[in-house]
Amino acid sequence: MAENGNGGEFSFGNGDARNGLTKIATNKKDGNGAVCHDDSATPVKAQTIDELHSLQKKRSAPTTPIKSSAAASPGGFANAVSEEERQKQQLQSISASLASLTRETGPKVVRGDPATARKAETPKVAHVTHTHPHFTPTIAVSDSALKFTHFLYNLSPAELYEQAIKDEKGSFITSSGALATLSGAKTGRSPRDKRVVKDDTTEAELWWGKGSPNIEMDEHTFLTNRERAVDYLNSLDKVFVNDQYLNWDPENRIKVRIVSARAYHSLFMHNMCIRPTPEELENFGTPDFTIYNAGQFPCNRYTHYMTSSTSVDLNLARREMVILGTQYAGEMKKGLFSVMHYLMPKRGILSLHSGCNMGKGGDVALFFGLSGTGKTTLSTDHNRYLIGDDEHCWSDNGVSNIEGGCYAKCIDLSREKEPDIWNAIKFGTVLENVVFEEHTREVDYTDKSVTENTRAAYPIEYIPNAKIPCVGPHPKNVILLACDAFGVLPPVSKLNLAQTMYHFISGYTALVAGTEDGIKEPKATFSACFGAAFIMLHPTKYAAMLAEKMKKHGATGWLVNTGWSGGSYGSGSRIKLPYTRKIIDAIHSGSLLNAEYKKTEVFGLEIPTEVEGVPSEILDPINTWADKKAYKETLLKLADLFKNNFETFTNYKIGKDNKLTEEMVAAGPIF
Ligand SMILES: Nc1ncnc2c1ncn2[C@@H]1O[C@H](COP(=O)(O)OP(=O)(O)O)[C@@H](O)[C@H]1O
Ligand SMILES: C=C(OP(=O)(O)O)C(=O)O
Ligand SMILES: [Ca+2]
Ligand SMILES: [Mn+2]
Repeated sequence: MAENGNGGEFSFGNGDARNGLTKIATNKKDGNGAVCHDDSATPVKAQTIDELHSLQKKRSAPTTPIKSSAAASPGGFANAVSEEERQKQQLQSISASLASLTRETGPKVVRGDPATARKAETPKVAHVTHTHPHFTPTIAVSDSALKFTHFLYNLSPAELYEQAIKDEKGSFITSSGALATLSGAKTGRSPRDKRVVKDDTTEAELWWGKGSPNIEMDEHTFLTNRERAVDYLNSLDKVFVNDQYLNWDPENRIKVRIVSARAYHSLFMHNMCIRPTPEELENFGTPDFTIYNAGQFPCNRYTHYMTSSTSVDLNLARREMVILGTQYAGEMKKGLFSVMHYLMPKRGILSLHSGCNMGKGGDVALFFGLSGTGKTTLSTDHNRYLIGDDEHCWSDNGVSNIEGGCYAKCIDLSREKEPDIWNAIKFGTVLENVVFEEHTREVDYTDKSVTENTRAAYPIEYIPNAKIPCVGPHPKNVILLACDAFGVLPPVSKLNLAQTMYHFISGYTALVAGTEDGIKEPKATFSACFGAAFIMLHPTKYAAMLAEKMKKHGATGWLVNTGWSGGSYGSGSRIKLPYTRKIIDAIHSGSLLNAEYKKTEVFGLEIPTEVEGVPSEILDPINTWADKKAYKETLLKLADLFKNNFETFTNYKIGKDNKLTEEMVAAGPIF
């Protein structure tokens, strides 16, 4: 024990402090300047603590000048409205979103946080009465009509952090400044719980039946779930409302509103959708599409069509989506993606489940692939401009990102291999379901305790070479990514158009654990258009559009295996990311287009004999397998899976005649 000469006790150095505090010398106001300099500031102009606090926050002025009358504006803004009128319209719009369809009156909606509402002020209240043709309200008054629901409108990331940390268990700030959150019991999407309203229009237009992601529900059941979600949201003290955009193509921009119960969901969508400027927000008006996210609340299993307590319901006629019983935030972004897969093809625009980037010379590449195949990882490339990581449109003007952010898998994330994603995990980023050290809040990206499907959602501008606005010219390369757990597909093959279509419609991968509920091990999957969970029309509709666009703009198709080499999952190992990056580099540079090729057995794929920076022996998978017989058997097994899967598509014709269909069937494995 250290001795300090005072019997082991601590003291203030001189004895007289033992019985009291040391004296602090204050300078007398009327003194003769005993201090050498004066660093005192003028005292705060506040009489009370509340006044002091009110000094801390300033309100920024409206970004566009308020025009009280059309005459007052020399520019002739005939429909300019006053700030007060705008606020009123906005309140009414949100009130209409939250109104019950059955009761004559719903709760009063009020802007702002109930916890900080100034009591003296009478809140501006909107109280919408709503009557729906299907229902005649029997009770005119209900307790819910007497209640206030506060809404927090397009809060900033800082405000959302505070809300999450205050109210949502499992919200923490990590050492790099990200907001760590928990998505609850569900840590992946629930495709079996997705329902789409079947009415006369959608019955005729959408893809139904075997292989389709669209499981039907009727309008009445949708309204039952909608009412359940709205009632739940209105039962809360406060809800979050986000008004944002989808699609960077200004001609095809969609206005979306997301009503949710959690700050986590609001921040996620803030990051993932396109963020309006303050000016755009002031003139937002009525949304084109609304999501009601009541994910903490289950659906009622006595409701028709419900097979679990989770339900994700899409009603295209009402332009609404309802989420019950899952808090996985990915449902919202992918739900809106489904909507785009319906709306865009109607306008002759192809919606794509792909990443997209552009070289310094303007060459654009698309990266198709199912979850976990590398769209986000490979489109985020330090040498190229990032247009987007997951959802795009290809129109006559070129490509555009649908989203305003990226959603990266973080399992085993490393600073060395993926520096841009690593650095994007900072203040503002939502980190889902990761594990961190209790004291330092240092994230352990290898930890799968909560789930394999750990995720980071960040605004696209967090990637240093993001291309803003996120649009580009027509693609030059179309890269199909497959994570082949069987380890028999070559690391890279050049495809002709028929092969590109064959593999696009097949949409093969080994689904990597976790993103879809209930999958724990990689397993071979076929998902049409590399995203069957999100398409709304028959796969051949999208395939025909892709073929037409690729032909017209002279794009080359490639199949890249980002999965196993040297054996199947369990005995081989995943192709090293640096090798895949070298292969992608050679595609971008054009050097692979002119390489020497040979054709593989069974799948008939053209494979290069050399790629710069990649050991040549791995380019033909047979070389990497010690057991050649096992290789051949596995190859035939996979070919058989492809063949069985494709049978349902052989009867559909692509485009005007049967030519491409015939070529396409012939482009599959032959054995
Ligand atoms: N050879 C490889 N190519 C691409 N990704 C790889 C490779 N090897 C490992 N990975 C990992 O696989 C995951 C791919 O996920 P991600 O890019 O988010 O897929 P997607 O965006 O298609 O869902 C990342 O965690 C990445 O680090
Ligand atoms: C968010 C998802 O997309 P991805 O894994 O393709 O990034 C998902 O499929 O749930
Ligand atoms: Ca995806
Ligand atoms: Mn992704």
